[in-house]
Amino acid sequence: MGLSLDHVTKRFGAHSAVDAVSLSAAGGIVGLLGPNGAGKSTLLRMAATVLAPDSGSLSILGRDPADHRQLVEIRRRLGYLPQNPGLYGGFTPFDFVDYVAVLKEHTDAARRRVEVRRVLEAVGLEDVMHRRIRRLSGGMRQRVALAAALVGRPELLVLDEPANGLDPDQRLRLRSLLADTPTVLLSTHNISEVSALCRQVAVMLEGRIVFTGTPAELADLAAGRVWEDERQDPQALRSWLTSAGSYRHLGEPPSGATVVEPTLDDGYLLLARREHG
Ligand SMILES: Nc1ncnc2c1ncn2[C@@H]1O[C@H](COP(=O)(O)OP(=O)(O)OP(=O)(O)O)[C@@H](O)[C@H]1O
Repeated sequence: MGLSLDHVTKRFGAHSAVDAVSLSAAGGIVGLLGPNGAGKSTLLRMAATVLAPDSGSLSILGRDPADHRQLVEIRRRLGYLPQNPGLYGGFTPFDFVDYVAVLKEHTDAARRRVEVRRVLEAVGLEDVMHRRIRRLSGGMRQRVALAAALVGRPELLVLDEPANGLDPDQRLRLRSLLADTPTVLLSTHNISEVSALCRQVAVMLEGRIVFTGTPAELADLAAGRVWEDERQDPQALRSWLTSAGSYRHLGEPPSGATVVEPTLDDGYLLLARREHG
C-alpha cells in the first residue's frame, strides 16, 4: 500500500517548494536525493501529514489524509523523523519515546513500556535511556528521535536525513533497523547510503522529481560520460581531483579519453548539472 502522491504542490508565498510531484513508494526503502532547498523536507512533511498540500492528492497506507478520520488512522501507523526533531532536553530518552507512544494511543502502560524499551535498545541507547536528553551527544539525540519514529512498528516510515550525525557503526545498524518496516521513504545527502540502503531512488531538483529508478539506473545515466585524465579538461561539464591524484570528468569525453565505469555520484551529478543547464 505504502504511499502515493499525485501532482502534489506546496507553495510558500510565490515559490513552489514542491511543484506538481507524483511519486510512489510501495514496499522497500525509497531514497530521495537532491541539493539544499530542492523541496525534500517539504515533500516528506506532506508524506508525514504534518503539512497539507495546496493542490494534488496523497494516498497514505491506502487512506486519504484530507479526511480527518482517515488522518488519525494514518498517524497511528506512520513513523516520522523530522529534519530538526524537537526533543525536550529535560526529558530522558525513555520519557520522550514513552510520550510519543502515548500520543500514538498505546494505552496499555505495561505493554507500552516494553515497546519503548525495545526501540531504545534497537538504536543502542539502553545505557543512557534514563539520562536527560540535554546531556546526550548529537548522534545519540538523533537516535532518540529515530527510536520515537520506530515506536509501535509503523507500516510506513518517513525519515528526513536519518543518518545525520550517526557514526559508521550506527549507520550500518540503521539498515537492519529499517528492514522490518514495509515501506520507508527517506531523504539523504549521502549517496553511498542510497546504494547501501535503497531499492529505489528519486532525485528532486527545484521542487520537481526529475528521476526515479534503481540506484544502478541512476549510475547508468552517466555510462560513457565519465573519463579520467592527468589534467583538468575545460570541455567537461564537471571535473574534480580524485584521491588518486587524477582528474575525473563528466560530460562528452574527447576522442581517445579513458572512459571509466560510472558511479551513483556520477549519475546524480550529471543529472543535477543537466537540469540546471
Ligand atoms: N516554512 C517555510 N516557509 C517559507 N519557505 C519555506 C518553508 N519551508 C521551506 N521553505 C522553502 O522551500 C524550499 C524547499 O525547502 P526544503 O526544506 O523542503 O528543501 P530541502 O530539499 O529539504 O533542503 P535541505 O537539503 O537543505 O534540507 C526552500 O526554498 C525553502 O526556503
